[in-house]
Amino acid sequence: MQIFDTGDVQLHYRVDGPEDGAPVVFANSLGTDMRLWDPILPLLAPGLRIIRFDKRGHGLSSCPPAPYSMGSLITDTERLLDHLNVRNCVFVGLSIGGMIAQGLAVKRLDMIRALVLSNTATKIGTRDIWAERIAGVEQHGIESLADGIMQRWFSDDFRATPDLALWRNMLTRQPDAGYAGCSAAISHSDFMTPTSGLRLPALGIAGSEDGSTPPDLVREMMDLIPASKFKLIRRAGHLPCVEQPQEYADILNDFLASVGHIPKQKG
Ligand SMILES: O=C(O)CC1=CCC(=O)O1
Repeated sequence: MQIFDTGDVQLHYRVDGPEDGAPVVFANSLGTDMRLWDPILPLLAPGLRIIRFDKRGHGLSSCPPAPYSMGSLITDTERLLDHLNVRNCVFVGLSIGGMIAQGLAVKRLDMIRALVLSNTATKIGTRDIWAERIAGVEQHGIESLADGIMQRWFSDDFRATPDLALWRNMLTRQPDAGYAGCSAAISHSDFMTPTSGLRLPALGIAGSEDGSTPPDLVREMMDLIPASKFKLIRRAGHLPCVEQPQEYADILNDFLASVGHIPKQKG
């Protein structure tokens, strides 16, 4: 566990793996912290330099008052990766993390060799949806939104398991201001035009039961990037790295091999 002061916020981050390993950066979703990636990390190819962080207002990072702009979330990430001398990484972003990924790739292509855009879109939701969520969290707290969020995050089958409590607790322990702040950033973001200019290897991942960024929305975004790939994970909602970790990791390992980040997989 380490902390980096960007000048605006203190970001909690963690680096695993050898310092000279091929860098893979993970950016997680609204209402989750970096532990989102715990289920898949042991299943990834060995030797990678894995970088994770809690965006502002989440996890152990500091929590400035809401609202936040998408630009500030992108700049936070850029400063952290500059601090860690990251170049040519594969950047894996899920949901709002995927929006940060799109923005960072437009701004700093030198940092990013390839993109994985998981359960995300060029635009997520509408201004009205986000205004309602921000009002809900500001007036009644994140707990008041939690049941609806669990329905979008997870399939019916997963919601019937005891593990649901872990992820619900993760959500409800995020600061209200952090949730509202990032919701405002999403509300004002539309990456349609910048993302259509991206030219780099890219993979889209969708969950068949995703109530927030359904597969067609993810596919639509990937169609903007020539020669991109798309994978659909069945029996999973918005967080397929939690529900189907082996399949998610297999897809990532194949993609890492296809861009030369790890040796080609056998078989
Ligand atoms: O709808 C949700 O709660 C899921 C979500 C939307 C943006 C994000 O990062 O997560």
